[in-house]
Amino acid sequence: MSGGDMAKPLLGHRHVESDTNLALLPSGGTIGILGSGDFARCLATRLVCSGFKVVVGSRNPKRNAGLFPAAAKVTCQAEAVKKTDIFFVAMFREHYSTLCDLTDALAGKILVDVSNKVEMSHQQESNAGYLASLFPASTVVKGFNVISAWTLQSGPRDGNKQVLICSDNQEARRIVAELARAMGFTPVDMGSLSSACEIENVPLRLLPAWKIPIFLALGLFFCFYTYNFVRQVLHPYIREKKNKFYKIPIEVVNTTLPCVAYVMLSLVYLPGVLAASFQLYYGTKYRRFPDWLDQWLQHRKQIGLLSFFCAALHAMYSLCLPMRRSHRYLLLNEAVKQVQHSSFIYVSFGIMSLGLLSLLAITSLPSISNSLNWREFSFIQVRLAINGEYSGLALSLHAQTSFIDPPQFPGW
Ligand SMILES: NC(=O)C1=CN([C@@H]2O[C@H](COP(=O)(O)OP(=O)(O)OC[C@H]3O[C@@H](n4cnc5c(N)ncnc54)[C@H](OP(=O)(O)O)[C@@H]3O)[C@@H](O)[C@H]2O)C=CC1
Ligand SMILES: [Cu+2]
Repeated sequence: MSGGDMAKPLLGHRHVESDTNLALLPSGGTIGILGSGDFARCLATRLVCSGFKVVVGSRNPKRNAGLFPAAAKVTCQAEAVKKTDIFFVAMFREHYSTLCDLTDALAGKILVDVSNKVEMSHQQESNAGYLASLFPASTVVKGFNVISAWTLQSGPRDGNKQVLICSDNQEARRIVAELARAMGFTPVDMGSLSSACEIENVPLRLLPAWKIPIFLALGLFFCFYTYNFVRQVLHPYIREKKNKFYKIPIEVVNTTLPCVAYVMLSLVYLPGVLAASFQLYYGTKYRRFPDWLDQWLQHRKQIGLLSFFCAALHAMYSLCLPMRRSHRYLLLNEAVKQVQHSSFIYVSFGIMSLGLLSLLAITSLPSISNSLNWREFSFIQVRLAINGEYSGLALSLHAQTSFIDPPQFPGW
C-alpha cells in the first residue's frame, strides 16, 4: 500500500455509497453551516470529503473564504440560508440571538445544534432548547457536540465514534443520523429534544473513561502485591524464621509496580490484535465489534497511560532505594557477565521476533492484500503492535538484568 493510501481518511471510499445518502436528504446533498470558526471549518472539510456540497454562512465571507476547502461555498448568512434546508449552527449559544433576522428564512428547515456548555448543569435550559425557542418554526436537532473539531477533520480512525442525536421530530432525527453515518460516525438515537441537556453534559463529565482502567490497575496491584508479599516476606518468615518485614513498604511495592505496568501494557495491545482478527474473520470492517471488545478498545489510551505511570513510579522507587554504591558497582560488573551468558535474552528475543513475524505474516496473506477494507485497520494494529514489541523488549531486558539476586554477592 502506498503512503498516499494511508493518508486518506479511512472512510474516503464512501464517496460512492454516499450517493444513496444524498438522495435521502431534502436538500439534494447540500449542507449549510452557520459560522466560520474551528468547528465549522473542520465540519466543512469532513462533509466535502464525504461527498456533500457545502455552503457556509458567515458574517464576513470575504475574510473567511480562504479558510475553507475550495469546494465549499462561503457566502453571507442571508444568502446561505436560501441555499439548503439543513444547517449546522456552529456558533456559541450567546450568539444565537444574532440570527433572529433570519427567522423567516429558516422556517421549516432543520437546525443542528452542535454547541457545548461551559459548565455542567441540570436545571438550566439546554442550548438546543434555547435555539428551538428562538426559532419555533424550525426543527432543532441536537448532535455532534461530543465530536471534537480535530476528530471531524482527521476522520474517526480508531474504534467507534458515536454521535448522540436527539430531536422532537423523528424525520429530522433520521436525516441527521443518516448524515452522521455518511460522515463515518455511528449515530445513537437519544429520543426527544429533552435529552439535549444530558447530551450537552457528556463532554463535561470528568474522566469518564478512567474508572475501569483505574479499578483494573488497583486490582492488578492488589493481586501482585499479595503474591510478592507471600514470596518475599511471608515465605522466608515461615520457612526460615527470617524477618524481612522491612521490605513491605518499599521493596514489595517496587517489585509489584513493574508487574502491573507489564500486564497493563499487554492489555493495551491485545485488543487491537483481537479486533484485527475479528475483522479478518468476518472479512469486513463495517461490522460492530462485540461490546466487550468495543469497550476495551476505547480504554486503551487510559490503560497505556496508567501502565506508563506505574513504570515511571517504579523507576523513581528504584532510584530512591538506598544504594550502596561500591557494591552496586560490583553487582553491575557481575550482572553484565551474567547477562552475556544468559540464554534468557536470546529466548525472549526469539519469542518476540516470532510474534512479530506471525503478525506480519497474518497481515500479508494474499486474500488480505486484495481487500482494502480491513487491511488499513490491520496495518494500524500492526504498527501499534510493533511499538508494543519494542516497549516489551525494553521491559524484559530490564527485568532480566534485575532478576540477578543481590544476596549472592558477599557483603550485599
Ligand atoms: N471546537 C470544537 O472542537 C468544538 C466546538 N463545538 C461547538 O461549536 C460551536 C462553535 O465552536 P468553534 O468553532 O470552536 O468556535 P469559534 O469561536 O471558532 O467560532 C464561532 C463562530 O461563530 C460565528 N459567529 C456568528 N455570530 C457571531 C457573533 N455575534 N460573535 C462571534 N461569533 C459569531 C463566527 O463566524 P463568522 O464570523 O463567520 O460569522 C465564529 O467563527 C460552539 O458552540 C462549540 O461549543 C462543539 C464540539 C467541539
Ligand atoms: Cu525494574
